[in-house]
Amino acid sequence: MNAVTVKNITKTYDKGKVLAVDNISFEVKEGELFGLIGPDGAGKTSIFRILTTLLLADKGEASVAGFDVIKDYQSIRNNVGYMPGKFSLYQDLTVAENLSFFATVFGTTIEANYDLIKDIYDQIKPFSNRRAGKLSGGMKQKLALCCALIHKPLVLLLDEPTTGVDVVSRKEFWEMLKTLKKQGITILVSTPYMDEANLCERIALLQKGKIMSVDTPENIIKAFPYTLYGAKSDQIYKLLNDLRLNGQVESCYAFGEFLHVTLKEKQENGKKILRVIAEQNGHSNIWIEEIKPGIEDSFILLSGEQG
Ligand SMILES: Nc1ncnc2c1ncn2[C@@H]1O[C@H](COP(=O)(O)OP(=O)(O)OP(=O)(O)O)[C@@H](O)[C@H]1O
Repeated sequence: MNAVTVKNITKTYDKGKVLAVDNISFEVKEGELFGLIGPDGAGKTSIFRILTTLLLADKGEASVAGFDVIKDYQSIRNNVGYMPGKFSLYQDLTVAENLSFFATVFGTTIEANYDLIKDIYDQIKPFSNRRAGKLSGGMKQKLALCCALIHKPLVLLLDEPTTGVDVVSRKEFWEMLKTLKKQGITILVSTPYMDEANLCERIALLQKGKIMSVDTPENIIKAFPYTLYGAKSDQIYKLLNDLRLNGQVESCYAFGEFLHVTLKEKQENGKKILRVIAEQNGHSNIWIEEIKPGIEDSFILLSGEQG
C-alpha cells in the first residue's frame, strides 16, 4: 500500500492568480523516506498543508495512510505527525510542557510512546525545564520532532525541518530520520538543500509548483545526458561570460569556486575545446576537468527544460 498518494493536485491562491501547485502526482511507499526537493516558493508547504488537511486543493485527490484528505480528515490528523516549517512549538512553554501538551492533544501520554522518542528526547532532557523560545535551533528541531512523534504516527510529514539549522544539527537530524525509518515510520520530508536529496530513498524535484522528476537520487543523476566539466581560471567571472557567449557551450553556471560547463555536442576532446576557448579569451591559470554531475546539476538542467 502507498502511505501517501497525490493525484493531479492543483492549488491556487488569490482567486486563481497564484498557481502554487500545478497538477502534481506522486506516491510515497509504506516505510519509505521520500524527499520533496525544491527552492523557496516551489510549492512544498502548500502540498504539506493539503496532506495534513489544513488546506483544500482546488483539484485532485490525495490520501495519507490510506485516508482521504477530505472524507477522512479526522483519521489523518490522528495518524499523521506534522512538523511545519515554522511555529510548531509554544515558545513560552518549557520543553517538558510542550511535549506533554502535544501528548494531551492527541489523547495520549509521554510514557505511553516514550520508546519511540527516547533516543531523541534524551538529547534535550537536560533542558526539560527551559522554555522552548530559549533553545538553540538544533534543540528546537529535536523537540519539534518529539512533539510530532508523541502519538506514534504512521506517517511523518516534515516541512523544511533543517532550514536555518547548523550543519552538525542537520547531520544529526538525518541520522534520527534513518532510525525512525528503521522503526517502520514512513517519512515525507521537504528541503531546499540539494545535498540532502542524496539522503532520501526517492525524491521529487519540484520547481514553480511542478514536479520535474520522481526517482531515486542515483537514477536522476544517472539520467544527466551531458559530459560535465569543472572549469576555472584567474578571472572566473569573465570566464563565465566568455563560455556562455561561445556557440559550442550548452550551459555554464557558477558552482562554488568552479564553473560547471556542458557542451552542445558530445566531444571526445571536450576538455581541450574548453581550454582553447579560455586561452583565446586571454585567460591564464586555466583548470578544466571532467567531473561527475550531482543532483544540483540535474535540477538546473530540468529547470531549464521546464523554462
Ligand atoms: N496564502 C497565500 N496567498 C498567496 N500566495 C501564496 C500563499 N501561500 C503561498 N503562496 C504562494 O504560493 C507559492 C508556493 O508557496 P509555498 O509556500 O507552498 O512554497 P514553498 O516551496 O513551501 O516555499 P517557502 O519555503 O517559501 O514557503 C509561492 O509563490 C507563494 O508565494
